[in-house]
Amino acid sequence: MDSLQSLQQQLIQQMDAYQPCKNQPEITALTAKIQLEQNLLAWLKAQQDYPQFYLHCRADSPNEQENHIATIGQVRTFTTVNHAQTFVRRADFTLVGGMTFNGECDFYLPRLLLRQVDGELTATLFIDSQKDLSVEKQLAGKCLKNFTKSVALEPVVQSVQLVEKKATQAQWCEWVEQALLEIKKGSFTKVVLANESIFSSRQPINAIDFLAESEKKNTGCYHFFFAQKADCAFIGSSPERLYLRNGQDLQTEALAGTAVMSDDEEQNQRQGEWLLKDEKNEYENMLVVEDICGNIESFTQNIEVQSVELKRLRLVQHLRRKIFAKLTALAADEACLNAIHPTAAVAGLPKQNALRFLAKTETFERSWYAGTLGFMNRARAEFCVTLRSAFVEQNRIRVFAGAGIVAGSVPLLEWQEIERKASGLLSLLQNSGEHICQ
Ligand SMILES: C=C(O[C@H]1C=CC=C(C(=O)O)[C@@H]1O)C(=O)O
Ligand SMILES: [Mg+2]
Repeated sequence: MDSLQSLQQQLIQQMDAYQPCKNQPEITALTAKIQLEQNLLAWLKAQQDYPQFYLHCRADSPNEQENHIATIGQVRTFTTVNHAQTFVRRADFTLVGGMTFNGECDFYLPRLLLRQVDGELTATLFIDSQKDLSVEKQLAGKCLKNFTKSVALEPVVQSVQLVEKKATQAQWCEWVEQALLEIKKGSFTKVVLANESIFSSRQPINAIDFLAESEKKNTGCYHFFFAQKADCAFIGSSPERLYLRNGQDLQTEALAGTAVMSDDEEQNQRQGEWLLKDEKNEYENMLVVEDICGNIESFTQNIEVQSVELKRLRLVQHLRRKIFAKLTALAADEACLNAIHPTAAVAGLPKQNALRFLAKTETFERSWYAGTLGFMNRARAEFCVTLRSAFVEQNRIRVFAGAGIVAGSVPLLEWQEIERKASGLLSLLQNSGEHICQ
């Protein structure tokens, strides 16, 4: 019978039989495959090695395959996209990781990578042939120790109390007024301001259970989990694709402009129709189109911007324009990541002026919020924009949300927008209503 045990055995056999030969490639990949539908979050919950990474890619249509990856451990790390891409071109293995909002890179070749596609589970164990073989085998063996284990995912029952919002409603309104003043002066046409809200809970919150809950409720999203160590995880469920590269085919998108979604289908329809016609939201979205197209122009051909559509989520709906292009022969992920991230859906336009304004206005570090996480190999790369995200740090959770400010933005409405975006995650926890301090 196909099971995690048989997959583990296949990997152990390959590892035992492995002997480096002459002209050994720098990395050896041991791979085994079985027919098994395994929940990778439940598997990850039982693993002890770090870093841990999980990505459940967004499927846009029923004929697109659901694609989940989970990784543990680390064999090689890359702190620039250039180094990551050079490695992928040379060795053709899958790197995971991404870039923070400010562009700090953290890409790596994991020790163990699990991929679940369409009922098939593939495990790949990486051995660094340039390092001491017995040490490598020992490290690989350690990663395989809990391989057959998984821990049941449980509902998150903790209630949380608000500790602090980095901008109170009044401060937020001031930030937006300042942004509108800069827009009037011509410093930029758009800036995406954000807020960080800190909550505490009596018992530690299990970040994997929390993400599993979000995966169930916040459908139509990318779901991600990234933890360097046991007591701090970055998680989220984001509707936004940074880009997908299939060979030389590039798919990206402008996702910006927001209205309310609720349980009332008639209201959702009305909100959707309003959103499609609203000038401010249309402008907010078109500036992202302008930004992305301008940034990819020099290394792509045949840029095609699709007509506007609605991307419906559980609590909000957005305007979206998908963008397709063909990469010129040489261009790959280094060009895409550096040119596209951060888009005007999370930073602003012109980018540098907007970034300067954010650096002097926001009173918190965005870190991985509004950054990008994903994977890349020679054939394919996929990255999401890490929105609707939070750091889960035992008894503390820090949630982030932002909104695009353009001419016509109303501070209080933008406040309602960010609060609603943050509630995509927060509504999964019970709010005790207690407010510790502010
Ligand atoms: C910056 C965020 O959302 C972006 C993505 C979609 C809609 C947006 C908006 O309408 O403002 C934002 O540009 C966030 O969720 O933190
Ligand atoms: Mg908006």
